[in-house]
Amino acid sequence: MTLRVLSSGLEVPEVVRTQLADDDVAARLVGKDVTLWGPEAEAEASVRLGWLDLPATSRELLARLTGLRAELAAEGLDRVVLAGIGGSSLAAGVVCRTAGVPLVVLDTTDPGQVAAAMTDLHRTVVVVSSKSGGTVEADSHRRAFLAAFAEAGLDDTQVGRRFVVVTDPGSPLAETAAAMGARAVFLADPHVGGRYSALSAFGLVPAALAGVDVTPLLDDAADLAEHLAEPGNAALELGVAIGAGFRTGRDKIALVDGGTRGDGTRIEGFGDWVEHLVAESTGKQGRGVLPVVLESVDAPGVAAPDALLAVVGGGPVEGRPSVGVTGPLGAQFLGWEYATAVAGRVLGINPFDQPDGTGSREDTARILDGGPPDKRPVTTLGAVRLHASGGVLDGVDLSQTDGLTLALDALLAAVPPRGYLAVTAYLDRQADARAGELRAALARRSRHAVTFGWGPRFLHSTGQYHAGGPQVGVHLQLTGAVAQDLPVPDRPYSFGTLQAAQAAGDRQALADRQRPLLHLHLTDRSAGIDQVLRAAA
Ligand SMILES: O=P(O)(O)OC[C@H]1O[C@H](O)[C@H](O)[C@@H](O)[C@@H]1O
Repeated sequence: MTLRVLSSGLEVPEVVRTQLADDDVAARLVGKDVTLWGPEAEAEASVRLGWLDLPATSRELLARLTGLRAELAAEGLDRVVLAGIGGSSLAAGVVCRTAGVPLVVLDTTDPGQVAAAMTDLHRTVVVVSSKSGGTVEADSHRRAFLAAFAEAGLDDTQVGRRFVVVTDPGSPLAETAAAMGARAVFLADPHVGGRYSALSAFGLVPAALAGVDVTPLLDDAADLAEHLAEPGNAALELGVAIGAGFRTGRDKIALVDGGTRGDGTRIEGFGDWVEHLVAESTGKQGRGVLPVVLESVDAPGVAAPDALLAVVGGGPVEGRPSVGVTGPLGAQFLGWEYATAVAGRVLGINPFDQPDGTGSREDTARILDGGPPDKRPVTTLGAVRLHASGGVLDGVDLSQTDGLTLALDALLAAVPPRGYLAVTAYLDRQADARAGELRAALARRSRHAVTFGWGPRFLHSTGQYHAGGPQVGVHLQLTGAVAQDLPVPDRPYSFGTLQAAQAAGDRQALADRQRPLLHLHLTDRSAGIDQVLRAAA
């Protein structure tokens, strides 16, 4: 079985298809023609098309991975923690969830969630995964685990052997790995960008060490790769659908999981991976396709007039502009990467750079150095402290008993036509999971797209679109009190201060771009989440 793309009710301007065919885009993409995205993208494209070769080149990893997995098993190391964020952990997370194999993905700075991952150390191996080798989240996790292993009584050599590193050649992490005596270092192809790296060492190493047989991923991707030069191939059709949606006013892609558990069609968590790929690849120069990950085919927002509905692992929905994408996971990864590159051409953007993603990180660094800005709350309602910028709460009487509902409605009212509300939560994805229910609750109150992202992960994903996409976003940020903080060893900050600085840096970046923002700080997380969910219901 390979990738199949069926569509329903889609308006495809003839020009989109004829231009792609006339320009021979399918064959030129497979031939790595770096001119496909215009002269300004050429330099980047010339070092970013290696993902097309991965179904073949990644095979050389397989024997080494089998050996390493056996070696770890023989030492009783059967619990894998993956410290990496964005493109360095999303794919492995999907592979493991789909296969039902446990993998602890650590892509947060929430002190509670990090602490909860630092258990069962006697059987834990940590995969530190970072393409640049300089990302603060992965580096902080590495430091925390180093200290924890040492505290558990392991000597330096034993500690080093609890780490496996995936990074690009010559990165600072490659050097650190050598210095700390990491058990294994996998150097990835530097001609593959993070969000196109699912079938590289980044996607495969953690999954294989956790116990997934990753060979079928490469087999299924290779089957699809054979057809990618053909006009009208399935992945090209997916790119056509995304590009046509954009050209016809559907500049959002509503992603739902349409597979059925147990029959092999269900791919768990794929929306989060596609979200990263599509948002960072297309959201720039004031345009882009906004991915909206939905809970189900019946979720609020599924019928939005400005969204193309994409059902992964199921058919399109009759009577609704939609596309159904079926096929095994390996083919899905490669197919969506190819489709995104094609959509980039239709949109007229460079799908391989992320020019705006660093703004909030620079603000974070400044805040870590100089301390957080002292902003007084507008008011405090129960366990929720309200802060606002961009005029969101002007003229709203918050002294009413339903003040929080009024504040949320004022925020929703600020969403412009064809705009969106982005809900982001710098909380513990496990312990505070209920915050995720806010997306559907708020989408029920709005005609507009509502997205949800966990901070800081989304900063490495939809953050690029928020900053570089069209000026139509309105933001709701949640932060929470830290019950028990955790130090980042040998750093002047803790996970709690890092998390708070990331949230503040994000607010600063949004304020700099005049994006309306409501910030709710939960002085008691559990009570605060209840209160916000009640207000949104
Ligand atoms: O793999 P790393 O270098 O640690 O990068 C992790 C993430 O960082 C940045 O935010 C990029 O925009 C992402 O595409 C990338 O996946």
